[in-house]
Amino acid sequence: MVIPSTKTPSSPTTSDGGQPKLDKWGLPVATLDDIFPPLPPGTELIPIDLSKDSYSLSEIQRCLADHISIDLSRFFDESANGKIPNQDGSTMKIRLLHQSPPVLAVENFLTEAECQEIQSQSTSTRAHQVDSATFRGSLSTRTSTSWFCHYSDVPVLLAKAHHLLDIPLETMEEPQIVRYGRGQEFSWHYDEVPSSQLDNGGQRLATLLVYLTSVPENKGGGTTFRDLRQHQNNHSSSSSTELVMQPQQGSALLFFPAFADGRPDDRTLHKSHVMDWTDPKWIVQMWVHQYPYNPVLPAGNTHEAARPLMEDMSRKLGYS
Ligand SMILES: O=C(O)CCC(=O)C(=O)O
Ligand SMILES: [Fe+2]
Repeated sequence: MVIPSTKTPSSPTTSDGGQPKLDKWGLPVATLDDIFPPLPPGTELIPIDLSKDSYSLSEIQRCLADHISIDLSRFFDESANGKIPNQDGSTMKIRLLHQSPPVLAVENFLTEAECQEIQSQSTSTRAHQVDSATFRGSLSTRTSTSWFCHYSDVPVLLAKAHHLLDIPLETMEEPQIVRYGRGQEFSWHYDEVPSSQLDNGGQRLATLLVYLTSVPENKGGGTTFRDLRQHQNNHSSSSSTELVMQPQQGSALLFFPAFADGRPDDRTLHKSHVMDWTDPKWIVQMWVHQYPYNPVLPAGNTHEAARPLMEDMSRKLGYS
């Protein structure tokens, strides 16, 4: 499959084909289409098949082939249900949200107690708070608050990420907790690392985002993919909209900002919708890199300090 990169500079025009807007020096102002160009015609985009109730594990596994080589059957049965129950008796379930590029949801990835425990790390003096950080600060707007955590403070996240993805601890980026209050958002962006920063761990291959709280439908806060579609079947008609994952406490969203060889996959342009709800949206995120990654924040954060805690947690959860 050939997915051409779409990031070729173009001359700024309005998306409706009208005259470009000019800045105070009379120069054209870049538009969203210039910064995040539309995908070239013919780009492969395969939504899920509405006529199917669910996808089997083998089918899900096939969709992942260009991105990550994992054997999901270690811990999931052919119906994509987790083989090992969570501590509260619930079981994980993998649901395919989009075939190509693959986007997956894992229901019951964390229990309510695990979500609360991770969220509480934001109040720890060990976490490093950053307001509105983004790799592409000038292009995207982020109005949330993030906390970079010591790996050793979130062993359950590490154990479960390892359980699901079977990736080395060293390739995991610092776990980041994010809080969005009412009116806050993270506008369109790619999760890929800019080429100037690839010397630390190479490209980000996978985004694992776990919702620590729920946000009701139609109250914003959903993670939305510009170019991916989801279909709705109402009684007589069917329609399609942008693919949105509405935050559901304990559910994980898994997608792939780059192919296994490190080439960015521009089809995964996404955003966090503006929040229109009184209770904040909380998530925890972790990115998987191509190569071992050296943590930057908080000072003194190491994978090694977390390894025995992750292994203990894996035993406690019945994974090893
Ligand atoms: O909060 C979300 O739903 C998305 C967050 C995100 O895309 C990011 O932090 O890179
Ligand atoms: Fe993102």
